[in-house]
Formats: sequence, C-alpha cells, structure tokens
Amino acid sequence: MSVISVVLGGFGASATRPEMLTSALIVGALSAAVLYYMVYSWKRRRMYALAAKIPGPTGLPVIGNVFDVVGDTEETVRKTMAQFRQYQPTYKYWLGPLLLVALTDPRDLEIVLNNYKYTDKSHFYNVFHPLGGQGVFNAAGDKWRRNRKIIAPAFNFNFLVQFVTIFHAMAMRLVGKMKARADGQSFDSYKLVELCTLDAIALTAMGVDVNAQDDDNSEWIRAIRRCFQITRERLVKPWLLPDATFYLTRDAKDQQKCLDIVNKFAHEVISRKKAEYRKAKAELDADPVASKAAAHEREQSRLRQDDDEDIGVRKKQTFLELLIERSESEDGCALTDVELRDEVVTLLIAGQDTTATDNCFNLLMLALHQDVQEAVHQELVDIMGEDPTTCPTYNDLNQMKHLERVIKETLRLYPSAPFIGRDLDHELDVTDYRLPAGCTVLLGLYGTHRLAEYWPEPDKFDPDRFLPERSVGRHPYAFVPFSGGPRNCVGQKYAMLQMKTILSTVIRHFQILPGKDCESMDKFRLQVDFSMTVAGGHNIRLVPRYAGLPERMRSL
Ligand code: HEM
Repeated sequence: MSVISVVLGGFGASATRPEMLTSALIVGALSAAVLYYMVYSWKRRRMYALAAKIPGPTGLPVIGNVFDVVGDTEETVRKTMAQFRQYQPTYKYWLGPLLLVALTDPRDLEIVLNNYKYTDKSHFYNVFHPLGGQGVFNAAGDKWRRNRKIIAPAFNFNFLVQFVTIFHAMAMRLVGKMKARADGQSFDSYKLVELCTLDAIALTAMGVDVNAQDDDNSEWIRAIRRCFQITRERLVKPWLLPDATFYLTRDAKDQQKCLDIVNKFAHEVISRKKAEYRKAKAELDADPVASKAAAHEREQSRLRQDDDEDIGVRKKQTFLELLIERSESEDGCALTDVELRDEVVTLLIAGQDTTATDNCFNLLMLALHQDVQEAVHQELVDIMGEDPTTCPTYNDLNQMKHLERVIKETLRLYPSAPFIGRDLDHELDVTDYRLPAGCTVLLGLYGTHRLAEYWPEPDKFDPDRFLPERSVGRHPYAFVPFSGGPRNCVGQKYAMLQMKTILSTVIRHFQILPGKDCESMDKFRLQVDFSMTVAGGHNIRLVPRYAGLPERMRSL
C-alpha cells in the first residue's frame, strides 16, 4: 500500500487499528517536517530576501542547483564557466540549503581577502584536514596566526634562494626523463613533472631525496599519492564532502592506512633532524668561540630576514631544519612533533600539485606560441650562454623577465586554484550587494582573471600584459593566483623560483610542441580537483635543442 493510500485510506471507515496508527504517525511526521521547514524558512527569511537580489541560475525546489555540480568534473567546469559568462561579476546558486555566492570583481575580492575577519576557510576545506592536520593551511583563528608567524621566515628570499641548486638538480633529472620521450611522440607532461615537483618539495621541506622520478613505486610515494587521489575524489563528489558520509566508505579506511605511512615517515625524519640539531648544538656549546660566532650569525640572519636583497649568505637548511631551530631556540615558537609534522606535510600538499600543474600549463602555452617560446629561449641564451646544463644563479633568474611574464600570463589564464572559499557568519556589503550571513563566498580567481574590463581580449595569451608600463593602474586584486591579503599563499616566492628554474632548464634543452588534443587553447577540456588541469593530459611533443652542441653539453 502506498504512503498516500495509507494516509487517505487510513482514515476511512474500513481502516484497521494498525493502519490508523501508521497513518497517524505518517501525518504526524509530515506535519512536523512541514512545521520544521516553515520555522527554518522563517528564520532564514533575511537570507532569502538578500539572496533574491543577487542574479543566478534558476534551481529546482529544495535541491537548488545541485545538478550543476554533480557528476563529471569537466561538465561542472563547463557549466560553471557558462554561468560566469552569463552572470559575471557576481552570482549565486543553491546547493540544497547552502547558498553560494561567486564573487569575481577585484574590489569585492579585496573586501573579503584583505580583512582579518575572513581568514578562516570555508567548511568544504575539511577534506584537507586529514592531510596536514592543523598546519598553516588548515588552521583557524589564533592557531593559524601563530603558525603563520612561525613559518613565514622560511619563505623569505634570503632563505629560499639556497633551493635553486636543488630545483636545478631536480629539473636536470626531469630533462633526463624527457630525453627518453623526445622522439616527436605526444605524451602527458604532467606524469613526469608531478614527480619532479614531488622530489623538489620533499628535498626542500624535509631534506629527504625520495627520488620519485626514478622510482615512483616506493611505499611512501604510493601512500602520499593515494592520499592526494582520495582528497581529489572527495572534492569532486559532493556527497563525500561531509565527514559523516566519507568515513563510512572504504576510501576512508584506505586513507587512514596511507596517512599512517606518511606520518610515520615524517616523524622519523623529524626525530633524526632533531637529534642532528641537538648534537651540533651541544658541540657548539662546548666551544665558546664557535658558539659566540654562531650567535652573531644568528642575530645577523635575524636582521636580514626582511631584507630580500641580501641573499645567499645563510648556511643551507631545509624548511624542517629551520622550524626545528626556531622551535628549540626562540620563545613562543616551540612546536610539538605533531605540529612540525603537520607543517611539513602541509608544504608537501600545498607546494607539489600546484606547481606541477602550473609548470605543465606553461609548457603548453609555450608549445602553442612558438614566437614567445623562441623569444624566451633567446633570453635564456643571452643570460646564461649556450650550455643548457648550467645551473642558474639567483641573478640569472631575476633577469628572466620574459619567462616571468609567460608564467604570470599562464597563471592568469589557468590559476592552479581557480577559486577559494570563505563562510560568512555575518552580513557583508560588497560593491553591488549585501551578502547574507550564513552564505559561502566563492572567490572566483579564474573569473576575475578573465574580466574584460581588466583584461582586454581576456581569453588571449599575451604575456606582455605584464610589462610594467601595461600594468600601471591595474587593480591589485585583478591578478590574484596566489590569493591576497593576510591569508595569501605563503609559498609564492618559492613557486616562482621553482617554476623559473624548472622551465628555463627544460626550454634550454628542448623545443616544445603541442601534443594530442592540445593543438589549441579552445581544445583544452579543463577539470578541477586539487588544482585546475586538462582532462586527457597536458600533452606535448619535444624536439631536442642540444643536437648541434658539443658532446660535453649534450650529456644529461
Ligand atoms: C603555482 C603555484 C601555487 C599557487 C597558484 C598557489 C596558490 C595558493 C592559493 C590561491 C592559496 C590560498 C588558498 C585559500 O585561501 O583557500 C594558497 C595558500 C597556501 N599556499 Fe600556495 N600556491 C602555489 C604554490 C605553493 C607552494 C610552492 C607552497 C609551499 C612550498 C605553497 C604553500 C601554501 C600554503 C602553506 C598556503 C596556506 C597559507 C595560509 O593559509 O596562511 N603554495 N596557495
């Protein structure tokens, strides 16, 4: 018997007692649900009223626009872009009871991002919590403020510049792998580049050579990549976003196993590095002259911390070693082993895929714009000479202005993080609307970067937009691939140094040509999980440039 017939028939003369009881229960439950919905809606009347003023696609009753974001991520990206084009710069949509407001106007981005009130990240970032725990990316409130203060000095040029030789060594490994693919056949550059950036971040964060480029099958590498994969899946399957549903799945158990491996490895490295630090310190303390000199160097180093010009004078250290040193020697900076682990794992997650995808998009842009590629190659030859194996100095990297413009223009068109989210717990006035309390704000960096008002012919690849004379007067929040304000990307200088080193090394060795299904920007099928990528691969072809060079220069 259907629910309706139970309800209608249940009150008829022929109804039995159990049927009447069932009917009464159903009617009671339905009435309670309707009453609950009415009270719930009444409480949210202000939200509905403010939301009604914001344009956006029409949704279905109760579930709203859920069908726009469920399913194939390529299709979701396609629909999101169409919505952006139709409603820009601000629009709303509903996912069930959740109101999302997409903001792309740079003035609105500034209002939200440049304000300490909105530094806590949206609830959907909970998918990142298993990896990176309460590290700087995930932490909120005072905990975030403290973490950020402790970690910030590690991202000063003065400290980062020592990593250039590591980036170059990893880039040369990549060139070695690419050499085997330089047969004119199309291949997905991401598969090689993501291992290169994993090697680079593991070495610079922990001082461990995981050598993913030669062996991507070790237990740790399999574990960390599986963790990335599970997080990606949660991001594109909305029903896995809440912990309540995710922790019922097999993936959650799998994630725990992999996390145990990743965390155990990190703890082993931390113990080893701490022991090394303490041993070196004990030896130093036993020698008063050396101890005084080290104290002087520490003080000088502290004074240099904010001076980006004064570089290359610190002794070589990894992020972890710097954090251990600060932890053990400075008031208020003591981090527990779990906190140290969370920071190190955070850097692995935040610094690997972002730079991998962006390096790959750069290779694609250079492949599609041969004139730009040749100009960049010429610039590299002018700065560093013909030998493609030379390691760039910091000054060399600084002079790579053309390459820098290419990287920025690529970040404009394909920002690794196309949007970021914040939850509003009170109303907020942006340029054209008052946003209701309780909504989630999506800051659409991708959309901002394509607003014609700020970027004429926005879909065109034109690195010269970033020439100083063409950048004058541009709104500071019109270009925000690394976000902005107090919670911006702490790793942006690292990212620029790493990408310049890897790209310049590859370009000096190979001419890059477009690969299968990547013959034009229109053909890219974009998808978003961890970062924005091309579904079907960042496919390129390579032609060695070193064929005409002396044998010494050809050895890779
Ligand atoms: C092309 C490369 C990169 C891009 C486009 C990028 C972009 C971003 C963006 C947009 C955010 C803000 C996220 C949010 O508020 O929701 C962010 C935060 C962050 N990024 Fe990056 N990132 C890149 C590379 C890196 C690297 C190489 C590292 C570290 C080595 C790093 C470490 C971080 C950290 C720790 C945060 C969190 C900062 C905080 O919450 O205070 N990023 N990044």
